[in-house]
Amino acid sequence: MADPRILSVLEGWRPALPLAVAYSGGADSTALLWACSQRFAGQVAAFHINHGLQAAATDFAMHCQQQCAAWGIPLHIARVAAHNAPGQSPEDAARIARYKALEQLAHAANAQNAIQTIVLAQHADDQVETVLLALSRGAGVAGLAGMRPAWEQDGVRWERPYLAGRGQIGGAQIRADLRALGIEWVEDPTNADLGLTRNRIRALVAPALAQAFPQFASTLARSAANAAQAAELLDELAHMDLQATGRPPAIKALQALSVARMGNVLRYWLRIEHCQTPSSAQLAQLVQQLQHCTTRGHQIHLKVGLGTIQRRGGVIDWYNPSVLV
Ligand SMILES: Nc1ncnc2c1ncn2[C@@H]1O[C@H](COP(=O)(O)OP(=O)(O)OP(=O)(O)O)[C@@H](O)[C@H]1O
Repeated sequence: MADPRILSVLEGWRPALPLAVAYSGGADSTALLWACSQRFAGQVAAFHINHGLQAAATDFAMHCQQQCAAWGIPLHIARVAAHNAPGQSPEDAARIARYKALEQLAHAANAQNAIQTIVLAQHADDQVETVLLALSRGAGVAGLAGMRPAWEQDGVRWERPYLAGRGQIGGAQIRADLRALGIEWVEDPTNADLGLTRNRIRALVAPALAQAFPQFASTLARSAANAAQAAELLDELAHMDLQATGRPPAIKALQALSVARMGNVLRYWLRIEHCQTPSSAQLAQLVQQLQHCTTRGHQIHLKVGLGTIQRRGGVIDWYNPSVLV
């Protein structure tokens, strides 16, 4: 019998081993865990994060324990308590906490068996949802680039082998393969909540687009790849401009830039130095204030991201008032 698609789509993928699959117990990561254990027997672990957010969280963890025991795959579980900051959604807070916890599990596991790669199970449908979600929020090119198929951070390599590149696989195919193989998974009850924008995109928007434009998933993936290249160029330009403005940026050097370049370098500086994402309105206001800052007495004091930007002599700086003593 031919290999199921959840396995054959990984043909030609050569991750650094051993690897750990970020395993929620849902259909996608169940498929990926099974496929990895088939391809890289004895070199695969599973990492599960218990968010404790919903009553079902303990059932998810127990299901993961039973499945991994049945497959003979070592499982590492971490608990996180994610609290969303003002202006941040609980889902975003949970995702950030999850990635941090996965990274910590990899570092902890490294002491014993040197996990080289963490793999995540997002696939072509998730990429479509991510790009549509970005559009619905008025994102710039960085958001429209969608999810990266691979990256490296703090000594850990991350990969999403089910994302387009080696071929497409989506949620329906994954579930069909699992059913055919008799493999069980847990359905996340929050996926049915149409109060969440991502779920409305999955249930209402993506099916309508697929009906009207049968090729839209692959053309949208192409647009995302184009946006990713454009975003890379903008970062390269911002990197050069930041060298000219200095850190924190000098007001005179910022004023020498065009409006678009000033916005670009400010957004980059806030992201890489302070992990902040300003809203479009905040950024527009900051650029405007900087353009009008021509006298010594001109004050700048603006809320940006989770903190404040203030003028200090010839430069502007960002700080978070809640962590000042
Ligand atoms: N609690 C968790 N523990 C470990 N990994 C997780 C957890 N939740 C999600 N992940 C990983 O992050 C990926 C993206 O999460 P998301 O919640 O967007 O996916 P999903 O579509 O619900 O996937 P799945 O069907 O595997 O749960 C998952 O495919 C999985 O690899």
